[in-house]
Amino acid sequence: MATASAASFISAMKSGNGPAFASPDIRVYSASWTEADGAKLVMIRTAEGRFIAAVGSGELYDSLQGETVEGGKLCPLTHANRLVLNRFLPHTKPQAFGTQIATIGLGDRLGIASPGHIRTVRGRSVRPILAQQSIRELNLTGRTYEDVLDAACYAAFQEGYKDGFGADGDHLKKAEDIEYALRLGFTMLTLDCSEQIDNTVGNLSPADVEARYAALPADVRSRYESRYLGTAPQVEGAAIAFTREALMKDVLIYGAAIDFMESIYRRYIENLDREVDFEISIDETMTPTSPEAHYLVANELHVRGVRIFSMAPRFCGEFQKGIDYIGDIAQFERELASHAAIADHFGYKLSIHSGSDKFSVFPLIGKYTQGRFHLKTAGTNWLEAVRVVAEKNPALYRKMHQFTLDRFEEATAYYHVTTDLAQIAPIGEVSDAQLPDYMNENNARQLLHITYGLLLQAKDAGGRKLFADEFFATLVEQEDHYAEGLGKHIGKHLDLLGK
Ligand SMILES: O=C(O)[C@@H](O)[C@H](O)[C@H](O)C(=O)CO
Repeated sequence: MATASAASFISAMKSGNGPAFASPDIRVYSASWTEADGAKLVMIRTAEGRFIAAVGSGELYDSLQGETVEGGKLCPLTHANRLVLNRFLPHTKPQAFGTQIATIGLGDRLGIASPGHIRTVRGRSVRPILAQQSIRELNLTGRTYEDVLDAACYAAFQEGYKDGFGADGDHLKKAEDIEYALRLGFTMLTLDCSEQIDNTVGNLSPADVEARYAALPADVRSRYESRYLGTAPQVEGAAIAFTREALMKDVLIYGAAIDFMESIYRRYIENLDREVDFEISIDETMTPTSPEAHYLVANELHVRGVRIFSMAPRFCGEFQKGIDYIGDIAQFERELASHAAIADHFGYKLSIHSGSDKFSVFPLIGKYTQGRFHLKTAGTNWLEAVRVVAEKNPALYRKMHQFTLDRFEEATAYYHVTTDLAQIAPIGEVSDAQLPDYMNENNARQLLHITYGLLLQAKDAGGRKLFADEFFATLVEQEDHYAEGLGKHIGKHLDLLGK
């Protein structure tokens, strides 16, 4: 039931030329003001939540579903209404970007981060992939890809963002998940090949490698040997040289994954009637991707006519969740130079997964990719929401913190981290004012980072959400503070990347 203020607002809309009406209990997102197809639309927030206030006539107005108020409509942010906006307002639909502009994946596990992400990237030479979630994240948060896309599209409308945003079906391994994301209009697909990469090869003896390789069909072996053992690959800026031993290992490690990439491309991408940015992910595996292995995968895809938008190698060292790079930065730089040169040689972008918080290597990534990269973040945006709770609702934070300590081991099944719980200050010894400092300490960051699903889904014996309802209420109440926090944090990422 619309409030009296909402009714007054809609009345004022009918006579005014913009969201002039002010009311203490209505928030007006003025940037959303839109006049199209005979209708005037603007997003508002009342005590009942966010709505699109609509007046006027025409197919757009008639198609929006909502409560009739003072001759206008108060339309909830439903999936159906989002599809109506998509039909009439192109800037509310996701798009593909191709390989020439830097993009940043801004995974939003809560469905409320995109307005802050838009305010962060607006005016920068980078485009946001606002709708980015992996199937793992959907399973852990209980959300759907419809939810993820709805949240991103409504954020573009709310912020009046017209520079374009993307939608990435992230870490997809199964045909049905690829079909699901494509059916919904996702504009980027990240194919996760980790299950086709054979990590056991690295532990084989030379004799066993030889035997496994010799067991491959003769035409396969001769094809690889003629392509990679004859003359050294000529890639400007990349130091690549195959030995027979390295080639045999890489063929055994990546051969099935390359065939998998090609099969998915043939089945789902090659004949699509629209542009989709196809990303290859070989990062979530124990085997670091050498420059030679990267070249092998890239060249095989090239020879087979598989066109990709980006590739995510498993860099040397560790790209763990929510914390800075761990490893030998000099070695990382040497190999990054080759990885970036290989990507440039084949005309796609280097993708940096678990890209959150890798501040020590961002300048190198910006330098060697010449500003054409795809950086993927997600958990760090969740941690900025947790930071808001620590700052504004300490009692809730304390309950969440203790819950994550009790359930941490369970969460390590989903993410590789080297968190040392003993290093985390006991919550009972930390004052309310100091609680946000947990978000600046690596072990606490990873504790809260990977337990997001357990926290958001936790219920008491009566089936009531233990934390989620109060968590979201706090974030809604502090929406601008959250957006500012994202602006600072993701802004630091982009500044160091030169964007
Ligand atoms: O948590 C996930 O499953 C995703 O956010 C995944 O980690 C993503 O591909 C990524 O690298 C975010 O930094």
